[in-house]
Amino acid sequence: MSGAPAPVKARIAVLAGDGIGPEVTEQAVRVLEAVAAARGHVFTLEDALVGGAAIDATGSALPEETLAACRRSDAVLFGAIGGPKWGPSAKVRPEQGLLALRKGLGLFANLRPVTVNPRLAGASPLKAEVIAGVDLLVVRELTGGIYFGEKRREGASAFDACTYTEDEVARVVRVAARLARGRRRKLTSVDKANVLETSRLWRDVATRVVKEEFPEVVLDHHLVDSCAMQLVRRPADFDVVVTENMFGDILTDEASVIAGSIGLLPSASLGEGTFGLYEPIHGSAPDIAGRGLADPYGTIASAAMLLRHSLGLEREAALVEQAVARAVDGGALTADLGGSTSTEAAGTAVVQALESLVAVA
Ligand SMILES: NC(=O)c1ccc[n+]([C@@H]2O[C@H](COP(=O)([O-])OP(=O)(O)OC[C@H]3O[C@@H](n4cnc5c(N)ncnc54)[C@H](O)[C@@H]3O)[C@@H](O)[C@H]2O)c1
Ligand SMILES: CC(C)[C@H](C(=O)O)[C@@H](O)C(=O)O
Ligand SMILES: [Mg+2]
Repeated sequence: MSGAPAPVKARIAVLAGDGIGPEVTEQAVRVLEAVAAARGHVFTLEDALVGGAAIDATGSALPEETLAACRRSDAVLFGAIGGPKWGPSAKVRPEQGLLALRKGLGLFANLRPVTVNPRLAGASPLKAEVIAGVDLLVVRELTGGIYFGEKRREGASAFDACTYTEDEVARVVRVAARLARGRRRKLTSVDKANVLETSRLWRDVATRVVKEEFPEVVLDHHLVDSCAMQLVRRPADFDVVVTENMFGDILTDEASVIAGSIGLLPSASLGEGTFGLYEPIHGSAPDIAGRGLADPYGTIASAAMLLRHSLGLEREAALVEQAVARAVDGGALTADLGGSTSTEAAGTAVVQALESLVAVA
């Protein structure tokens, strides 16, 4: 690999979680190990419990030891948590572990890129000409909004408060605007300002931050309901989308249909520094867990984002992304993509593609 930086030493916490989490994480770890071996980097991987697996072992969805393991690492690779064993009415739920991790580590900006590999056009129910050339990035606010407001049940009523402060909005809009500046300079802020006060604040702050600090970025505002429709009607028109926590959660599951499968989409959860948590956007997929059917590409692409954002290894990140594209082009398609390749064989296809890319570089 000519022109690569000097070998890097890094510590990575690996939180595989539940359901297909361990299956897809195992493949991403293989890819990280192949990157390290090819370039002489030293990645020290430390496994830790989270979610349902942690509840079963310790009674907590985020044991102190796990948080400590993340804090002493440069980055976290995360699989998925949750499952029917720990249902929504359980006292301690796996999802609480993930939310506490995001909040506890200050990871307020969640980057969810959506691109289309033409080889997978058939995996999307959308027309090939609608999804051609899509390259969009959703920046989801991750530590505020209705997810983290006060919650309670009172007799026959339930209550979930949604709050945002100007500072919480401004910092995530800055992340999104900075990214837009390095891309096509188009930023779409998504809210529900026709109904919600938090959205009116969101719109005011987004307008001010972009006008004062990013004059070269063109900002437009969309209401979330119409944005959900436009996203599948004309996805290629979007560049960077910034939105609040719950809207971002929902819009990105929808956007995965553009790429062809939810199994393909990666994410990076970032705070102020280079530390980050990297996970596919999907969940623990209890319907296919334990059968070697899960698509590992979203988790492997999350590992590429880890190399880029937390370790500064842009070249290696690009190689992993190319290796995933090669594996797909070579026909290593899991069931969600219309093929019959197993999770492990898909991981092997990426590792082999990576090794051949490195050999010619
Ligand atoms: N970040 C996370 O850990 C995370 C994200 C979303 C949901 N969850 C949790 O996961 C559990 C299951 O949630 P759900 O079923 O609503 O959503 P899900 O994302 O787990 O699954 C939705 C559908 O997509 C399919 N799918 C998901 N990932 C796939 C992959 N890699 N390859 C192939 N197919 C894949 C599943 O088989 C399922 O049919 C819930 O407990 C939920 O809270 C966790
Ligand atoms: C599991 C759940 C708490 C989580 C979220 O809503 O943020 C998931 O859906 C995601 O997209 O990461
Ligand atoms: Mg989600």
